[in-house]
Amino acid sequence: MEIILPISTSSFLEAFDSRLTISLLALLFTAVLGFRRFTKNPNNPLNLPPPPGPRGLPILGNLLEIPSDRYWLKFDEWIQEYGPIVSINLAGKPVVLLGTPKVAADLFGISAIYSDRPRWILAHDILSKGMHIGVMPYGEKHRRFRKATHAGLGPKALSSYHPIEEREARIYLKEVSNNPKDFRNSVKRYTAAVILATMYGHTVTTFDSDKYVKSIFASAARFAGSLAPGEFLVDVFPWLRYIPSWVPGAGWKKKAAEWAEDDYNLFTTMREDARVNAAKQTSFISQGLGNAYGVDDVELAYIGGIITQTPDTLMSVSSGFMLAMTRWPEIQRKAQEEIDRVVGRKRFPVFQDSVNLPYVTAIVKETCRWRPVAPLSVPHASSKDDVYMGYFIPKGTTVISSIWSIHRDPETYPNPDEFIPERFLDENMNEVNTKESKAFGHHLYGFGRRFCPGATMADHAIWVFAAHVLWALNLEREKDEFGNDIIPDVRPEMFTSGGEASHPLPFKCNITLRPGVQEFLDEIELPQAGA
Ligand code: HEM
Repeated sequence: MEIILPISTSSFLEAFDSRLTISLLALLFTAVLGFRRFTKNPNNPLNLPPPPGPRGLPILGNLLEIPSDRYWLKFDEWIQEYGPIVSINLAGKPVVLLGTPKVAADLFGISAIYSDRPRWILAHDILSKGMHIGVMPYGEKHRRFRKATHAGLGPKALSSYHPIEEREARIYLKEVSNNPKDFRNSVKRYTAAVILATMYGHTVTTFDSDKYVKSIFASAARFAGSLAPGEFLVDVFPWLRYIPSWVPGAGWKKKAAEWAEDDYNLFTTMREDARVNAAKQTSFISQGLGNAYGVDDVELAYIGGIITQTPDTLMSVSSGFMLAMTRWPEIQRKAQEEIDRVVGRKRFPVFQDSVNLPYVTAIVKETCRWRPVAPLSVPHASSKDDVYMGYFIPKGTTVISSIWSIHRDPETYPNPDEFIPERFLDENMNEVNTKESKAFGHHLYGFGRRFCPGATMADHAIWVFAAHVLWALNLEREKDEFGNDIIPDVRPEMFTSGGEASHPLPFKCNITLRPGVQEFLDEIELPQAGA
């Protein structure tokens, strides 16, 4: 699913400037109430302190200290300064940051207290008509939606998706060999094609010509944007939703209604396509029609539609992998040697090879850890007052697992800026995982009862992509005018920040085919429109 960005200070302030004085009063009111929740709470008779954190201003709290770009880096600074659990105050909203695998697993993994979500009026109530599983409150409806989602993501379903992932990875190779400079759009096509084929039985043509690909990326971007409360004041002052759209400043209502309608039309049209496609290829959605998963057909359309918002995250991990392989050619060579030894040069790799390719698997894990595409995951919210490590955390607190910091915890992941697949392997090439992350080895897919239900599918799709790239392509650095390698810049600043999943900014990469690959690609037919 899309990655949630909790605040955007600059846009918050721009929007704020343009509003009426009443906004200021409401902010003051919210701030006072919110702050009281942290300090004077009758359920906190011992007057336990909140977790430590930066002091902030009287009303705005720490809001102005948060940069509009890559604010996970600021959160990380606070975690380094105050410890693994930090509290901040965003204009009266209590927010807790979790900075190590242990505290995140302790809070999110054990009880259900932290399984709720903050209230997103625009994203939840308006845009997705209360049917976005990723932002809905924890409760009966969420459980029903989650059960339905799992129906399409169990082991049997996942193994039926492997041939689709393999087919699409080979189409990616063919596309890239025809047009290496456009490798980024080809990665997008790969991820969208996997999701649309498995979820709807829809075969994607090209990135530019397919009838759905651009729409699903656009829908995902709109949804992610709607989650930044600074963009839409209604999430700060819920009563604004009752202001008629003709009132100056309430134009967002019309826009939001149009977006909601566009999503409804897109999701129901794709669902109907799945019904038709089922004659040739059954899919997760076609099998769930008629209440087969315990959700009605409109709910099913939303479950499918929300899953189609995930190619952005898959694309981001896959692009990060391409960047890392270009930056560290010696790691690329080592993985190619493993693949050539195990798979050979007479066939493409398949997912079943993964058990015999531990180094490739370790590269996928390290890609997810090194530059997490969801640096702040998706915020959780507490549904009860709680005490942890002697700190009081009131009900309704937004709790953010700072994956950026968690993936840099020096005890678990030493030298975090280095790309070291070996950290997930012992000397016999057996997998080494951490107590908290189990088989994944990292925390990109979240924690506890809101853990990403698509994690294994995503992991397999990325693995298949990586194995095909390593088997078929050489990713080389471009040369400067003097013939020297241009070493890709991989600092955190070279990754996007904003509503979308964080991925590398455009980088130079010279893609060539490895020996003997062309004849395999000659056999592959690119899908045609209407196929
Ligand atoms: C690299 C790809 C992906 C990443 C990085 C990712 C990451 C995440 C994260 C961080 C969460 C929130 C976890 C939490 O709150 O603790 C989440 C939730 C979710 N993800 Fe993914 N995801 C990916 C792919 C997928 C795929 C392929 C699917 C479906 C096939 C999927 C379906 C969902 C759903 C339905 C939720 C909402 C769960 C809930 O709130 O109960 N995701 N994902």
